[in-house]
Amino acid sequence: MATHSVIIPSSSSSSSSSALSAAFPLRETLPLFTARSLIFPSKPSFSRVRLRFFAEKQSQLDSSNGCASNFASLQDSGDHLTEEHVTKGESTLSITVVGASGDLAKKKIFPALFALFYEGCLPQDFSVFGYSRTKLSHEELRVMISRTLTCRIDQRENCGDKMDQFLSRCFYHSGQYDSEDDFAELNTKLKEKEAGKLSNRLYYLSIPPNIFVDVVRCASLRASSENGWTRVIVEKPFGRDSESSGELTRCLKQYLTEEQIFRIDHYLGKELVENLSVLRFSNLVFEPLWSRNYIRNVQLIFSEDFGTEGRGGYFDQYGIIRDIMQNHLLQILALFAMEPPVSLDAEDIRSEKVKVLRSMKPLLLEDVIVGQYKGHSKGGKAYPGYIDDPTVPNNSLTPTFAAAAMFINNARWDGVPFLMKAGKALHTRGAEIRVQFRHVPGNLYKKIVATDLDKATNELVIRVQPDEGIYLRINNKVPGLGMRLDRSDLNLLYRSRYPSEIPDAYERLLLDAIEGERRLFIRSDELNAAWDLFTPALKQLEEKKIVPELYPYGSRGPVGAHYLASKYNVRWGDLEDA
Ligand SMILES: NC(=O)C1=CN([C@@H]2O[C@H](COP(=O)(O)OP(=O)(O)OC[C@H]3O[C@@H](n4cnc5c(N)ncnc54)[C@H](OP(=O)(O)O)[C@@H]3O)[C@@H](O)[C@H]2O)C=CC1
Ligand SMILES: O=C1O[C@H](COP(=O)(O)O)[C@@H](O)[C@H](O)[C@H]1O
Repeated sequence: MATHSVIIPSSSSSSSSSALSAAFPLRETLPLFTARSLIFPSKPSFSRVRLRFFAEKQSQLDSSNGCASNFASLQDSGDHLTEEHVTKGESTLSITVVGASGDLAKKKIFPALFALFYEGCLPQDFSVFGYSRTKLSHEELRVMISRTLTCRIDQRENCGDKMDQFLSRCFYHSGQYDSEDDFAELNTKLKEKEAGKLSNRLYYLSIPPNIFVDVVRCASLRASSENGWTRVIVEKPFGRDSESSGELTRCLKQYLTEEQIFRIDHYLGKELVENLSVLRFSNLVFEPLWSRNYIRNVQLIFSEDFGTEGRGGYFDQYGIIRDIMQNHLLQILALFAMEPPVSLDAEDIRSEKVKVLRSMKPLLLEDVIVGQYKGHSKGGKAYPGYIDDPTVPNNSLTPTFAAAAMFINNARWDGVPFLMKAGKALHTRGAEIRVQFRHVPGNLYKKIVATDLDKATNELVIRVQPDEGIYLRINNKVPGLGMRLDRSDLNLLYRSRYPSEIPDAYERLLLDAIEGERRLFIRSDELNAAWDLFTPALKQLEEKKIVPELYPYGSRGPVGAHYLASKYNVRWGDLEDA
């Protein structure tokens, strides 16, 4: 923990800035967000262990999903928020959801906050503010939120009471996103709730990206904490190519330090994605196989059985490559392929991920195919095409499906195709990682049972969703007096093995942001490396006006995906599950 002895007066932002300028002369003027982070640079402010202790005292709830941390990096806080503060309840946490009237806030963020409260994972003294332009009273916000709150299936006791308690901590402030005055008013309201205690503030930017910088500017100048930390969770998309992403980062960094920015990729908060490193690095049987010597190809597959319904306006500016591949699938790839990190510390993990991304070959136009869904009727029901969405231009060439082949130019993965496939309005919803192993040399069984083990290779499948599970496809003798082989699965089905409900990704990520744990958030160099891989192909697709292959709503997507796979002698693994 770096310790700085600079004391910054808590009452005025301008005096804070000048004290800080003196201490850090390289930066002439530092807004308050920046000032706080430099003083208390990067350590989590309180550990899950402490939070849990504190929360248990508060609620007497047994937290079966476990807020206690597994990570050494979370074990000590060492910064300004002492254990004494926490246990005496002298600190407060204010969470402001900017864009509170929106889809993501209603669907994911408020429910995740409630789940954390229900599980006893929030500090005793917290409040939640919704901020957006829509005029709402506190009560109207509460009614809106209450419609989407649910209780854990396995812990329904006191659910109604807990909801009431949670809702009574929720408040609303209506304001413009570019108005410093409106944020100053928010600041006054936050201060009222904070009642002079040490206050930590978390902003969640659940808004379209074109207003990120306005909000950060206004919140930074007028509504950051004066005596605790201020952090900002930024939703994707972080730009639409290398240039715009770089520009966004530059703008945000006028007001925030890197330590204050929590770029969320909610796939990193999914249980099975979290488990990837555990699977690899804590099981002797996997890590030795984890290379070009044994792995023939890796497939990262995302599919949704619904279209862009309601989000066509956003989606048409981005398309599936930017929406899913450049972030969710690439993040999984990086975790899958990285070298063992020195420790589980956020920076060690993120540095390994960056190394993988920087070892990759930028996607080539000839290694990507694109598709777009068209209207389709099935069972008397008509499903709309992408361009039937009134917010999408009739001549849109935006891909709603893409398949891509990518390569990592390092010693471990040289020549191994990493195939990605992502699409909307397909026949099913799912996300999975498929690892296809090489064939068994010598094929002892070919002569006697005519089993072609070159085709029946082992496959490890990590099913991220739905119905989380991990299975290993093996060749096995069919029981009986004869000798016949078939392919069977060694199957770890989560719902059978772990009866507790799996927390939503947003719960994990919100808790991490509250605790200052950055492991599952994207660092700016990671983001740059990710965009550098996709920007050239994205530009060519747009400049050359490549026409996407149409596929019917509810189908398996364009056949082009199969040609792309066969170019690398690969068969998509999900076809076999059909
Ligand atoms: N929805 C989802 O499933 C996901 C969303 N995201 C990202 O999260 C963020 C929020 O998503 P979502 O809730 O769907 O977004 P919305 O389009 O619902 O926007 C959120 C709120 O922002 C305000 N807003 C919308 N458009 C504008 C505009 N042009 N100018 C100013 N304010 C505007 C509206 O509030 P008001 O009018 O009251 O001010 C709206 O309620 C986006 O960056 C999105 O890309 C990421 C992953 C999934
Ligand atoms: O980021 C996004 O993710 C969702 C899919 O998330 P999931 O957790 O439901 O799998 C996707 O629908 C959306 O287009 C995209 O922006």
